[in-house]
Amino acid sequence: MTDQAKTLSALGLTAGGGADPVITGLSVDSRMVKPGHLFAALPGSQVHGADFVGHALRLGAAAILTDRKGARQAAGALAQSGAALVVTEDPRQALAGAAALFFGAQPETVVAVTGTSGKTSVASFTRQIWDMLGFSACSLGTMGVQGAWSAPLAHTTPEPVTLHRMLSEMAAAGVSHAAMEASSHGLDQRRLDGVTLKAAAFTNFSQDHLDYHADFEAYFAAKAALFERVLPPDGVAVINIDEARGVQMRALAEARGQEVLTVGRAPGADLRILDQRYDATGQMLRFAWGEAVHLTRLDLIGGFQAENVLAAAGLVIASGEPPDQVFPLFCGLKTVRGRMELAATRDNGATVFVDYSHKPGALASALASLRPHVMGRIVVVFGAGGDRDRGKRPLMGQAAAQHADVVYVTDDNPRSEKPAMIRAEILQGCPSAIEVGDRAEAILRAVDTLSAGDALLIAGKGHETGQIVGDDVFPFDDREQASVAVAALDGRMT
Ligand SMILES: CC(=O)N[C@H]1[C@@H](OP(=O)(O)OP(=O)(O)OC[C@H]2O[C@@H](n3ccc(=O)[nH]c3=O)[C@H](O)[C@@H]2O)O[C@H](CO)[C@@H](O)[C@@H]1O[C@H](C)C(=O)N[C@@H](C)C(=O)N[C@H](CCC(=O)O)C(=O)O
Repeated sequence: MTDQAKTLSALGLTAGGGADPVITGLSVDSRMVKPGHLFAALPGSQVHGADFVGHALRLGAAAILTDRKGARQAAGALAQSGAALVVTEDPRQALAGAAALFFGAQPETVVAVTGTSGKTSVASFTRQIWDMLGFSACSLGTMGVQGAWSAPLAHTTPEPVTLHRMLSEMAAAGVSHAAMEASSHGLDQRRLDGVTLKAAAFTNFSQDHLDYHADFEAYFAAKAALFERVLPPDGVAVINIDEARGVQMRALAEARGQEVLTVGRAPGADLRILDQRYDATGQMLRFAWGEAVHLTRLDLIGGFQAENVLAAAGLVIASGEPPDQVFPLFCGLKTVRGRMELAATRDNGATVFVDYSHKPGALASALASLRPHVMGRIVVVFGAGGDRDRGKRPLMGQAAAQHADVVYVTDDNPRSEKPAMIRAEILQGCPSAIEVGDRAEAILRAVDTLSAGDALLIAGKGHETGQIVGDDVFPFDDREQASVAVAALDGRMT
């Protein structure tokens, strides 16, 4: 038996016929199965994992976990095998529980955040505050695992086997605190069901992912599962109550018996935004905690970031930290890499930001969020990827024309398409834009136009560091290009 090997029953699973083999690992993909593994044959969107039971058995699977349909489908393959068969109504939930027991450890404090937008920022701010308080902390989500322990992630919310392996490795490395993004896909597929949460946050709710969820209600129900199913009744729910959906979520949390900490602009919120004053690189935030009023600096662009900061503070307070130690740390918070990130400042004070927005709505809101920070003009440089959704190109053009004062259309990962064709499609939405194919030159020219009080947004790549042309990936970092352009134009040494 390896260190981690456990019997099937120790994983909370009961096989037909009383079989109780030793399990040496867990797999949701037959191609990853090793001798002694439990293979979870899950119903998928394309196929049923039961189609691959024969494959898993040939690779040495000791047990199969599936639903009734899967068991019927795999009956032939299973007949001669001698492998244990666990049949359950919800194999995804059983897998989540088994993964938690198999890996057996997680950081002492784990919190999660859901909502249509803001998850990445809230998880990052929560991790940063813990970090400043001296804890060994991580965040998990779209940006991978970051902090005291790091690793790339293929999914925002990893499937349970990967998730619990990582949580146990973090715990072994001394990580005491972790903040996770809970995607609606992850919640719907019960990827988080085995995690013990101390607190969970809800940011906001708008239309998204209707390609996956049947309708708006199903999408909301997936998010609500964080409070209705994953967070235990003794956990703390941190809820932004500015929208009706937040009020609805608060009622669900209260019905579950959870303590609720509310945030937002709404009167009565426990952590309440009173006032924001914007400047070129951030904002002054006045907020109330009960009767006490606090004033703090945030080096963050966008009014919505104050909501994210308060949600993160709510999670940290819910994890047991004194509010008066948490609030003074707000001024040290940094934006997520490549999200409205200040990349350079010209000698005349004009600012250059880099943002990951690469869809019409995201580009529009990035530009709109910048507006209150800018006394002068907003200049934008952006493009659209090749071999991807063509319909968005003119819409991105329209968003830029509507929200920026000067628009440069350039290349952004043209892949196998002719870059000039992509630019032409974008230009349909912003006919008076300036077209400069070479992205570095577009950035240089845009930086050159900046006067005092202006701001430039370079949109599309964010934290990414490559330009994909054909099958080649050329190194390209918008942040670096911004610094180089500013240094060259202002005569600074690089
Ligand atoms: C739409 C979706 O969420 N799909 C997830 C689902 O896969 P599926 O239902 O499509 O799988 P399938 O292809 O029908 O196959 C069924 C089963 O057979 C297995 N299989 C398949 C082939 C094989 O040779 N052997 C084998 O065992 C598969 O591993 C799977 O378990 O179950 C799989 C195993 O749990 C997940 O890996 C997979 O995530 C896919 C890869 C995915 O891309 N998901 C995205 C949409 C996602 O989860 N995104 C959210 C973020 C969303 C956001 O906020 O933007 C995320 O948390 O990352």
